[in-house]
Amino acid sequence: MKNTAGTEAAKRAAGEAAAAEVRDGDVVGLGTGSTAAHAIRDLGDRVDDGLDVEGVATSYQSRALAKEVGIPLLSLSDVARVDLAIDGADQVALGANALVKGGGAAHAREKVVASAADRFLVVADGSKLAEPLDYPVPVEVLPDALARVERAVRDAGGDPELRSAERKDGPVVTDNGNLVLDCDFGAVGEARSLAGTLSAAPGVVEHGLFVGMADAVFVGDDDGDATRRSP
Ligand SMILES: O=C[C@H](O)[C@H](O)[C@H](O)COP(=O)(O)O
Repeated sequence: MKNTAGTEAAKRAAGEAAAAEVRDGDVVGLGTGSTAAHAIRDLGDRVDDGLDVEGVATSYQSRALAKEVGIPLLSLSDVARVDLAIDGADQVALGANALVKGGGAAHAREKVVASAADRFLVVADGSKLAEPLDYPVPVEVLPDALARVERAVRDAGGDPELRSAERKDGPVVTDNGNLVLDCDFGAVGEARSLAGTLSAAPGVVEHGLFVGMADAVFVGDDDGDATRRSP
């Protein structure tokens, strides 16, 4: 379930401010979504001007965009470490350094890349800030474990809803061939604890709570300015 509230000006400001942190020789994690796309396009422009970087894509979408704008790519399966990763979020709680991600169902690979990054830079428009988090948490699920994981989510106090595809009958199938449950927990007071509970449920491939991972959050506004915030 996508959080689509922010304006393009705010997203662009955040994406480009984070992209400005990339230096010659860096290996860069390329996030997914409309905000990270601004960072990828900006990096593409700088590659045209001679910047020497390699990208690691977090989804089909970010790989396609990186190829389109000329960023050389490494395969995620070959990469254990990246210098920095730039990615969006559906909601950000700065005080708890907690994010909800996965509105585009890319959070499993995004978490692998963010965890491999020396610095994880989050890009978001101001509408994404919330204390506490209350956005439904995407949970990627092995198809055969769907009923079991739905029960685990309910036991944890959540209300799971199988994500439906648009322009296709039936559910969303992730880039990894799995299903997604959007799980409404209401206000999430203890994001770290909920993250642990979800991770421990057999059949959960990955969930969209990113706790304690962000090193900086670039928040864009409608005037086209961005502020660097420390979570
Ligand atoms: O699965 C998708 C990702 O986690 C995105 O980074 C997240 O949904 C934010 O996307 P957007 O910048 O388009 O709001």
